[in-house]
Amino acid sequence: MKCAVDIESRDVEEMYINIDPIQAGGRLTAEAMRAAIAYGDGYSVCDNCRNPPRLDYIKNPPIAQYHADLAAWLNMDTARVVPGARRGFQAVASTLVEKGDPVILTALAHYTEFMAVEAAGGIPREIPKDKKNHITPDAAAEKIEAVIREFSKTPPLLFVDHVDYQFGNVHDVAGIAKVAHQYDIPVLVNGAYTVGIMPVDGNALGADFVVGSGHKSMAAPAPSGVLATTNEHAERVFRTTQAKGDVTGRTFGLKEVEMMGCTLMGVTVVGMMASFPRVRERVKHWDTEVAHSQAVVDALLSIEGTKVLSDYPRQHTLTRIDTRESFDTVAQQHKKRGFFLSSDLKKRGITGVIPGSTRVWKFNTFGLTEKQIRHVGEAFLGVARENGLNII
Ligand SMILES: Cc1ncc(COP(=O)(O)O)c(C=O)c1O
Repeated sequence: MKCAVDIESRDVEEMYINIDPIQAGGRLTAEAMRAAIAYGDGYSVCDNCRNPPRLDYIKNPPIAQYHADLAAWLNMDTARVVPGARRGFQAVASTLVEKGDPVILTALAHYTEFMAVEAAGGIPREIPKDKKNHITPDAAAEKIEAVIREFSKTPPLLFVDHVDYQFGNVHDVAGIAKVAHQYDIPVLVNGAYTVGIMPVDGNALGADFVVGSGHKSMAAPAPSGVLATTNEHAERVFRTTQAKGDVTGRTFGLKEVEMMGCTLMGVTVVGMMASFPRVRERVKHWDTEVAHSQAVVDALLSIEGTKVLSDYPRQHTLTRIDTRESFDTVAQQHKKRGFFLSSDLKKRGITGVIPGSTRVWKFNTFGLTEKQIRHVGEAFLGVARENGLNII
């Protein structure tokens, strides 16, 4: 039975401290684990789907309330759960972008934003990053002007990542949104690395749309996410179907076109919901998370030759590090080559560093306890010492 799922081998959570850059905020809570078992059947949340027959109206389990809570929590007017942040991008782009329209995103945009633009027939144009790997309001203004000159029309949408996936830097979204709004360009804030791990106030950011990822940052099963918007845009993006069968005359009531009628069912939506109380609580402790991140970065920086490529001091738990002049010098001589680092870390109970990477790589300390943070810092130092690197 080649395709049997070996549950025992999925031991990452039990056995190791996981510092994988993309998994940290998505790890399930015990509540989500239990909910996933109870609601494993695909249509399990649909038992009480009555009138109107749509996911976001279901009262038991309290999916309707969850939608209202999500919108309030993000300080937006309305929200829908979606199958991943990318499907949120897609719903917005498919609504606002016409074929041939330029769409602004950034040099640090995630590839899924490009996919959403392309699917809608738009033409992506990137705001460049500055020397410090930031997207600035000035650069946004320059790019908007250039794009208007190039296309003789105003872009219908601008994407900006609240925190980017490459450096884990926090960008001046409010400043960028202010510029975009001067040109009447709606702004979609990609909160894949913020919604669910740090406080996000969509209104204060000037967001027209806030998109989050359940499996990346809301302790939820994949694929899940959230799309929140304002009253100004909700009617368009969450428009209901006008479709009619020409033979049968059937119509489809209140089903929302961009949501394909209904979005998350079963495990994904109840998993998100089950984790929500903890997620709502944990974002209040963001300062501690940042301090933890800083402690590990400082431990790494005390290994001679190591550089941090992300903002320093750290403002986020995702960090890009350059160890070409430290761990990689070991790798050149080591019999395991670049695999020595992940292998030595694993012996110390740490997983998530991509096997083979000793040059430029990323890690994420989100969700670790004080004790685990100390252990991770000491483990890096221990590996360095054992392999003859200097501690400064
Ligand atoms: C910055 C960023 N945006 C968007 C996405 C897409 O999120 P999702 O997998 O929820 O569609 C990811 C993750 O893959 C990401 O890192």
